[in-house]
Amino acid sequence: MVSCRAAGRDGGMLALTNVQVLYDRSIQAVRDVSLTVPQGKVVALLGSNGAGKSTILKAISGVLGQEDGEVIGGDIRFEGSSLLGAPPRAIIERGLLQVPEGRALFATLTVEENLIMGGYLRSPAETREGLERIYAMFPRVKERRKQIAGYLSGGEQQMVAIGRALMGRPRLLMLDEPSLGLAPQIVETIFETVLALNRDTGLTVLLVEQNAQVALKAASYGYIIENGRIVLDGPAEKLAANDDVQEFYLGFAAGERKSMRDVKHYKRRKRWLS
Ligand SMILES: Nc1ncnc2c1ncn2[C@@H]1O[C@H](COP(=O)(O)OP(=O)(O)OP(=O)(O)O)[C@@H](O)[C@H]1O
Repeated sequence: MVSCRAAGRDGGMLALTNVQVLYDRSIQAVRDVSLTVPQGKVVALLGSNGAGKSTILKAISGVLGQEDGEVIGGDIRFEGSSLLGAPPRAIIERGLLQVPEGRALFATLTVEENLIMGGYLRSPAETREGLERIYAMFPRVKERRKQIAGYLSGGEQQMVAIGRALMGRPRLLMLDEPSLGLAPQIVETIFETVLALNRDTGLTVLLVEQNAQVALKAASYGYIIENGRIVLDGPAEKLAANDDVQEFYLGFAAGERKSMRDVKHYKRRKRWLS
């Protein structure tokens, strides 16, 4: 049975409990979000445009202040201690790294310079070892290493953005819509690499996606967010088999795409009327 669950009960490497976020002291983007990312797992956070996914990642990374946003309720704990109030650098040092939506590469720097920026907290020897690791993982990035990042294709830029985060040796990697605007084959390559890392090194992943199809294949557990609230969560295969998820996130049914909330109201209305 797929259900909404108060997260954090089983600890988890990362645990959000009843998190609320406000922008500009007036816009409530996240209303009440609890979720858990257990160590060594891939967890998906799914939702449509404006649901609050990126805001949650920014809250975890401690960068909301740059956009006049703040966590006004709840807690975000990594390995048992709160991240609230910690500066972004301290959060990176603890091993939480984010690949932002849109990749955010330094467009005028070369691919290799971008990667080196990701290892800025590392020693020169670690940086050299990191570059070799990333090049082995993404041979295409190696081929392009001397090119200006801004001229790469979207897929290559996504690989560089992931590589740059990996240079920081994350223990938990947060990916914000890695499939956005990319051809299915490139998406597959990127997801295969991330899953291989998870399998081979135990890297924990929080994957934010609109593309439920690929995300639910990659993740072991998923959460669906709408209007700043988790409306459904469960094991990925159960979510993928759920009628409402199939209808509204996997596009298996005809008709106008509404929201999970509409589905529930519609079903309730049907029950009342029957
Ligand atoms: N810097 C900001 N200032 C004010 N409101 C914001 C800001 N960033 C996001 N919002 C609002 O917060 C809500 C959640 O936005 P968020 O970017 O977290 O959604 P999302 O699920 O990541 O969407 P998308 O998939 O389109 O990136 C939206 O209503 C958005 O307009």
